[in-house]
Amino acid sequence: MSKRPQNRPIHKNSFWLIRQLWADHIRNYLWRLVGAFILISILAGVTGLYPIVIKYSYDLLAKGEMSYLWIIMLAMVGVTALKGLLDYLQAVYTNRISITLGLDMQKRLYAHLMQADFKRLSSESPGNLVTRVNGDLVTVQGAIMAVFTVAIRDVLTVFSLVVSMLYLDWVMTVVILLFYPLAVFPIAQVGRIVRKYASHGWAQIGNTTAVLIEHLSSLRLIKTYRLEQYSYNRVSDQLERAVDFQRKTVRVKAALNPILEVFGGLAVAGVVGLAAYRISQDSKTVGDFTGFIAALLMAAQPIRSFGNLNNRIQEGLAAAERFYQVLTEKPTVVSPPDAKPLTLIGGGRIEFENVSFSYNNDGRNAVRDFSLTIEPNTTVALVGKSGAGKSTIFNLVPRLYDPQSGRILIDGQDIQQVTVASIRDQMALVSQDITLFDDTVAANIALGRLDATHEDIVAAAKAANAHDFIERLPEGYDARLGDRGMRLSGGQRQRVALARAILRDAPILLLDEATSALDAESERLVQEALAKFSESRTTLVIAHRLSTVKNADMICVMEDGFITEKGRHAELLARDGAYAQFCKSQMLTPEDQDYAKHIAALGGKQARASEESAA
Ligand SMILES: Nc1ncnc2c1ncn2[C@@H]1O[C@H](COP(=O)(O)OP(=O)(O)OP(=O)(O)O)[C@@H](O)[C@H]1O
Repeated sequence: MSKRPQNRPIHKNSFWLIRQLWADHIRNYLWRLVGAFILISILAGVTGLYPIVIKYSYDLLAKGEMSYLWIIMLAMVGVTALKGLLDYLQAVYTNRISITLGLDMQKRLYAHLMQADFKRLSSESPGNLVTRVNGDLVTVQGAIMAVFTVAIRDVLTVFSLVVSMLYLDWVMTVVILLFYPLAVFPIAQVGRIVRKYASHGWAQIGNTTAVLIEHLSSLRLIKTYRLEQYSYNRVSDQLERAVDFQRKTVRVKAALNPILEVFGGLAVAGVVGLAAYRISQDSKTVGDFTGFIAALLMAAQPIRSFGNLNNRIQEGLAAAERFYQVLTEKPTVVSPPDAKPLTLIGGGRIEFENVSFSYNNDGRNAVRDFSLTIEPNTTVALVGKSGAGKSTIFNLVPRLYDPQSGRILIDGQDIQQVTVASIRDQMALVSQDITLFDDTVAANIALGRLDATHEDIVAAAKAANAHDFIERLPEGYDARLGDRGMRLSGGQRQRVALARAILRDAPILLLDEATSALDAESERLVQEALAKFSESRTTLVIAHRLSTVKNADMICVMEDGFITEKGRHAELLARDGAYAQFCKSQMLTPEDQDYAKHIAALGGKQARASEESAA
């Protein structure tokens, strides 16, 4: 029995997310962070010196002591140059930390996705997954960077400026400090709204990416069916929806700056009034006032970005929540603890024992009470109408899914009791929808066995009748295949896929025959290579060709997830049941159609006689 999925979406609070990010990722950079902190502290300290230098310059100038002018000018240049250098160093250093940290998170997420259940992965579109790995994590990285540059640098800068202000005029400083915290309320409110929109926004960007990938990889259909306008409408609709969230976020975010600006204006106006009074009382100099105003103006920018920091953090937290949603999902198709690897003691006998499986666990079984034994080194052909459950059987053997009831055994070992890797190592799959990567021919074949030598690859290509056409490609085995193997013909793609399976040299072959007919020569080459290859293997084939079923050791007719008939071709034809019907209606390649007509003309009994005499 398969375990129930334990994947529930998480909605974690900010504290949980920050603590988790710290423990999982940020802490690994502790010493580098300390280095960044030291740099930033020096920078903030130097910034705080600036208003003091201004104060003394004004005081000296007010007293008319021009002989010190050059010292003042030198001090100014010195402070700004030092500030510039420190600014540069901390920017490079902190960016490096946040970029590397973002990279760690991207790798971790991708590695986790690679271990996730096939069911989980296929439940989300590739576009959404791309957004999770690329978009979300770039936002988290941006938020972490903002924490460095704003939360740490700007807070320290404001702190150091406040110290200067206290030195220059502590009364005015206290007034300002009492007034400014009022700005926290709009900041917090805006932050909450931004987080909500950011979370919806990222989900929508995922959908947009999904639609873009879908349409841009279907250009052949779009062009030939002249679906350009349809495609444009679908894509622009998705883009509009994504932008809608951006618009809402921008509207809320934009309100913050004017609010903070007004607070700043009120502060400066208050300071000017108070300073005028205190200068008139002779308790403060013009230098104090000028230095104070300079400090206040210098603090305005960091304080403003401090307000926006909350928005950046909320966006980052929304993305971090999506990150941890994936990371907290546990795969259910796993090797049990202490599982041993599968040992092929019997040559690869596959047994299905009363297997039932439903994709959505909703009682609608794609496979029902399915029992079948495939003897080692024999070929069993699965036939049946579309939706009968043939591909589902293929999904169950390598444990892409686990059945809800029943067992599958290989050489007497329950596949749920041995390691998942050892089951998959014993299998090669040739599916109808051939997967080729935009890499060289050799690299695509080598996916069958990653440590294969060039000689192994060539031998596999020869066995798949692919060597000759590969040699004729301009760069031979080093020729790149283009996106999804676009540079090859259908028959060539099939032979490259077959070479990959041959290279794997696994004792069990799962073969989903192509339904589309190839040209006669390609068909012959593929069939010939397959026949040779499957001779000494346990082969389960979803058959679409009469030649395949005729040569199979057993044919298994499926309907609605059940086996309705089992036997050899001649036997089943003679029975004149579901299989005979199927042969009449379903064998659709030109060769097969003739044969089907022949069968129809003969009728079941005559067919049996003819088959028996042929046998
Ligand atoms: N990923 C899935 N999620 C939900 N239901 C599915 C999924 N894949 C297949 N099904 C359903 O399971 C049933 C069996 O499908 P399956 O793909 O095994 O049929 P098949 O015999 O291989 O058909 P075909 O010859 O058309 O490929 C069908 O009713 C199908 O709708």
